[in-house]
Amino acid sequence: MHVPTFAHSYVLPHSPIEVCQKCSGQTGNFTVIVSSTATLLKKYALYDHSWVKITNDLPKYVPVIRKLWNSRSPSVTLLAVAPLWRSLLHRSSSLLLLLFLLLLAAAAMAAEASGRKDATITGPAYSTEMLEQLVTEGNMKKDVEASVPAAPDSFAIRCRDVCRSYGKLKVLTNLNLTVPQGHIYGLLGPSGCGKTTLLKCIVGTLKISRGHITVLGKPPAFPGHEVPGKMVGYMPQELALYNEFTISDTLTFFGRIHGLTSKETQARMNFLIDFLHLPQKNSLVRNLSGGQRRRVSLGAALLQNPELLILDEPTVGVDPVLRAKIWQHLVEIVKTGRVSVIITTHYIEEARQANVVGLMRNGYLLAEGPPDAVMKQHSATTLEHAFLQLCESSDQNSTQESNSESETLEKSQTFANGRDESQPILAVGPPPVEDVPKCTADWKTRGRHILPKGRNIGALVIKTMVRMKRMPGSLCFQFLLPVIQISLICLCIGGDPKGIQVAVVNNDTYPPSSSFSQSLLSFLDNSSVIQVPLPHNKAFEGVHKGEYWGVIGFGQNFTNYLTKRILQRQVSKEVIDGGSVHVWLDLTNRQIGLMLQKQLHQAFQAFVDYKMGALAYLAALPIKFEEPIYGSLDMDFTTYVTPGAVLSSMEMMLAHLFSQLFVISVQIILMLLFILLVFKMPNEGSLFLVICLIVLQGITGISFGLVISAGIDDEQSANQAALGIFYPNLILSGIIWPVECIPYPLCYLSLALPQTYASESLRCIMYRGWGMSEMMVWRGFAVTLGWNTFFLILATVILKLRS
Ligand SMILES: Nc1ncnc2c1ncn2[C@@H]1O[C@H](COP(=O)(O)OP(=O)(O)OP(=O)(O)O)[C@@H](O)[C@H]1O
Repeated sequence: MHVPTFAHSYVLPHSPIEVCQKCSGQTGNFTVIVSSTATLLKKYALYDHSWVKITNDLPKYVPVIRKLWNSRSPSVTLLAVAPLWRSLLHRSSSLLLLLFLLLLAAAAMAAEASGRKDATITGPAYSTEMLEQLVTEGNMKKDVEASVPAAPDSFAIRCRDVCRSYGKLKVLTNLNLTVPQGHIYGLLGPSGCGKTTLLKCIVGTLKISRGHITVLGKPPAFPGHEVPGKMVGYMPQELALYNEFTISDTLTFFGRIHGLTSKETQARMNFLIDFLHLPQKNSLVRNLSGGQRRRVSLGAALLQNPELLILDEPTVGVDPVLRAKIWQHLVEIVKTGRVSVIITTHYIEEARQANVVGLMRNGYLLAEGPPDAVMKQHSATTLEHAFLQLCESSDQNSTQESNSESETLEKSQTFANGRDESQPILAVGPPPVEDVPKCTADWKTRGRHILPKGRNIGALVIKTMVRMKRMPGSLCFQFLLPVIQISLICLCIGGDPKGIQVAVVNNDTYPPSSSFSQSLLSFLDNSSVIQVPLPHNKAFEGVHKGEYWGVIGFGQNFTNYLTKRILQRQVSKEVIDGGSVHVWLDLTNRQIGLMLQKQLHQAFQAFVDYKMGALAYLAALPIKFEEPIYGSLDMDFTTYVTPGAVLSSMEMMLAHLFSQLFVISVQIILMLLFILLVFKMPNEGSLFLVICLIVLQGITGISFGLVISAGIDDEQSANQAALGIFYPNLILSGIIWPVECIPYPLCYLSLALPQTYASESLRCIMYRGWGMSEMMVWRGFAVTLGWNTFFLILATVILKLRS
């Protein structure tokens, strides 16, 4: 059988009939190429100036070709038919491209992973909560009026009756602590007694449930107060450094956050690298040892020469020589009287170098005073021994208290001698001040406090860029993931099923060469429908066994009766029935069933066109689908699903990336290039509106990610929650299947989701060419903006409640 090649293409003025006659009976895919003016092509719902349609169903395009032909337009220049390989080439080029992208992303990830082989994974950067605190300068606590003591200058930190719980677990109980100005305060206590919790409350990243704290004259996170901020250097216990940063990047980042000039940062960096025995400043954090990382973290706390140093176990994993050096440094810096230090350590004896020690247990202070005085009080030769005695007497008292049934719970927390446990045995510094004046901030200070600082935003953007540069694999993956998703959707979803086996029972007695049944069957798309000629019984048996998707049956007199139906004005019911094609389908798979019905209708239409030529209208159905007002008759499922899928993949991708507008931009550009140029999705409307809506939806994803990360600490649970919400959202948003099919009352839930109106709006812009004056368009924008605001507020509220 002769399959036409491009060299044997059929160029107008061959009539379409002639072309179809030549092609009829030939198998394989064809490419139809029609070139015409844009207006003419648009009239026939063809979008490009030089229109290329890959089809295995050439007769389907006969009406279009005929109309072009009949228009006698001189601009209709070419109609060509090319064989299968061309269409395969087109489709496989998309596949190859996709494969290439996947390989590229995988290779980049692999390269990055191998580079990271030896690295241990540390937490997610500079204590997230601390960083947020730095950026917003204490947005968590906006008590505009707070109690502060009368003489704030004489002490650096003062805690009075501080309580803090995690749910039902009471961690700090009526705790009183005073760090005198220009002193080192060693906070000692067993693991889990609440030291870190107390330090977090002091620095302002945790809110206290009761009592009050004063740090450098004002409550932490008070508007305009640089705690947390430049005034305080905090080294958290759980090291929070970016693995992808070098030592230099890390210190530069904190220098920017604290507003140091690059010269100042450089000078401090050189000193700290030397002082803390750090390796080369261009060493990556991920390649440092645990001890080295602790020292980098300590360096970051010391960087801006803060007035208050809050160090949570800075000497863990540090060799004795360096430990001594660190203590010596601390002793020296407090000598000026300007700097105060609060330090926790498990090495109790090293705390003898502190000016004051606080011995903490079960959330309150057992004792507070100069180390020598504490030891003297308990006739102990070491601080550790003194601490041991204090613990023992505290335990004895607790036992006595619990044995006494008449004591209330509150009283059970007091020593036998009647002393309140929350009051330290020894006290230093000023006596407790009960009279606490109000501390206020004017509206300007409050405004400045609420607004994020440009300097901090700049530092965070640079940080993001540096991290991206150091993680080319995941950056590449981020860029490509939406493209890969959209490509997979375009390639794998919405296409017609191929190779569907159908049994054909042809009892037509006419010779095959001239029978109508054979001619009609020849118009069936051979790549989608594989015809298996069978006798009646075997055909139905095959369908029952699941071998075939249906039976196409022709009666004995099919050609005769159909001819009568065409030629005679009045025919009997028997003629109508005998001249009909009978089809029994297995409709268990709706898509396959619908495709078979569509193929049969198209084959019949092509057959009528072929047999009756200009008189084909006589055999047309009394229902006529005109040229669509929007979209095209040819619009497939992929075209429907793409706008929603664009939003959805964006949402999934950008869930946790707040500061990655650059990534969003690249993703959008790549995705639009793919959907418009590679997959040729039509866009009738404004590209600007399309981009705006996708960006806004990206921000919805970001803010939704913020809600999840604000509510869930554990990364795995957060991912599970995101996935758990993603799929119901995908199903209910009308992205895959129209909202109109969703039953009551789920349809109302669907309308309330962030993507339902947005994807409808995107479809209206892209396929109907509508603008913002249309309600269906602006509604998508309005709903998206509403959701963005809601998510951002919700994330803030959750953070506040959890702090
Ligand atoms: N985010 C949290 N949620 C619930 N409980 C917490 C949380 N953080 C700490 N805790 C609990 O609070 C108590 C005090 O913890 P904290 O980290 O303050 O102790 P610590 O004295 O610093 O201990 P260590 O010396 O081992 O670091 C512990 O029982 C701990 O399990």
